[in-house]
Amino acid sequence: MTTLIKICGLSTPEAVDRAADLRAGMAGFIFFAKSPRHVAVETASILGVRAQARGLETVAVSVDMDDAGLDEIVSHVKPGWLQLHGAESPERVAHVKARFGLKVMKAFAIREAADLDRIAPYVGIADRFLFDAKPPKGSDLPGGNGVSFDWRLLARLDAGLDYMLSGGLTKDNVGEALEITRAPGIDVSSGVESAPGIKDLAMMDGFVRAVRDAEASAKGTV
Ligand SMILES: O=C(O)c1ccccc1N[C@@H]1O[C@H](COP(=O)(O)O)[C@@H](O)[C@H]1O
Repeated sequence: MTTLIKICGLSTPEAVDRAADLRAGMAGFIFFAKSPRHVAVETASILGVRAQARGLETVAVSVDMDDAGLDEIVSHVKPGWLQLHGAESPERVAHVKARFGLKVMKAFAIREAADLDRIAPYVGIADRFLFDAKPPKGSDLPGGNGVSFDWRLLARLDAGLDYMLSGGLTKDNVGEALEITRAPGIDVSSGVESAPGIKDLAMMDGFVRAVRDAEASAKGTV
């Protein structure tokens, strides 16, 4: 099976084009003012059209945003997905889905097994889950911190759960992450950056190659 790859925090046409050339699958745009990856809706709307024209699904990432903020993003950017990366309740996720008619990916911060217990009320509401590490102490960012969690914790997930693995993935560890989790999707941001918020095209190449190599080796074709 081909692993879905989301490259998140895109902010330039060059990075969008490279994600499309690499057939990543998903392009993520960050709407969180404190992030070095934050993009204005005007920029994201141009990049979003470009990404969709090249066959990428687009994801708007927000954190505990109200309806007015989401309205602005959805009307300008017209994303395929909304990624809710804050403490949104199941009721809030259901409301967002109904109001905007878009697919919703709900992010959860994982450090220990009990953190996975929190997903149960969202099953059947969120279209997809995203598992990220808890932010380190003192970080202003709920995601994009380049830190990983213990991937073995995901062994207790129900088979068939639609999710993406994220947090501190790089070309050097994504093969092991896939070997342990068999995650259907992989999400990367800081692991393909030369500096916070600056995507590096060669690092994007290396990351996608590492994912495809891991798939081939799981199939026994290398
Ligand atoms: O990347 C950010 O700045 C960000 C800000 C606010 C919410 C989510 C954010 N990023 C998400 O974090 C992971 C990627 O993390 P990493 O850098 O690869 O460790 C991904 O889900 C992004 O959507």
